[in-house]
Amino acid sequence: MSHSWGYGPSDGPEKWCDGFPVANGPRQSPIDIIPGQTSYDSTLKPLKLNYDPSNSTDILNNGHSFQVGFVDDVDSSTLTGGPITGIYRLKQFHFHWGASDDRGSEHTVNGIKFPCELHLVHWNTKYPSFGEAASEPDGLAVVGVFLKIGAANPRLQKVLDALGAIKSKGKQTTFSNFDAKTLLPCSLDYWTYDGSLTTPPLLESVTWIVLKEPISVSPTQDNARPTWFTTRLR
Ligand SMILES: NS(=O)(=O)NCC1=CS(=O)(=O)c2ccccc21
Ligand SMILES: [Zn+2]
Repeated sequence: MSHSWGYGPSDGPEKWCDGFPVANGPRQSPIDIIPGQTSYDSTLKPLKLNYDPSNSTDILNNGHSFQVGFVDDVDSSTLTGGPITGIYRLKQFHFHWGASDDRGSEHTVNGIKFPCELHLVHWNTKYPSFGEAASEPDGLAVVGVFLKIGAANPRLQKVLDALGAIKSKGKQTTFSNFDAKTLLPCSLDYWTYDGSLTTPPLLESVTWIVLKEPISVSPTQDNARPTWFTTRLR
């Protein structure tokens, strides 16, 4: 039986445990990152993100957000280094937007919400597929990037310009030759912890890698966020 979920009073995060008991598990995401309580781990390596722009395929309205998909049958768009071992392949990226620019991000820093958070989802190639990796404790690695209100972001604009073609759930359109690296900040310094998907099925299979430096989105661009997808009411 498929459990519908959303962000409203009857199907929102407080209700997800009804259909997804793992919501009460030991490594649920998102969390509040308190930099003063983090510890430096000298054994951690720098992040290596090597993305091939020709791997981007489409942009899809999945009903809860929109996601840009990538070819993931070869090791051409990968995440290595950082807290992970082995090679993880980029599967998709998506955003979490709020109903206003004072909220929207999943993770918070010292209790502060950002207007938006980008997630780049990668899966561990020690497993045969994304689907199988998603249920393994070391199966996924998601790079989180905060968006803060500031200068207009022309690289982000390329994504926003595509949203007009996918206004209803299930709609998708071609989105080729997009370089996901252009959405990353200058610094790849990060916080990392073992957590879960932040949306159902809330699988506890994610190594979270949250970048410390946000990227910018202008007020106009933030207001261009699509009202058609479920927005965080938090
Ligand atoms: N915000 S999040 O990245 O932790 N969860 C969204 C998500 C990323 S995904 O493609 O792994 C996936 C598969 C099935 C259900 C949700 C998801
Ligand atoms: Zn996400």
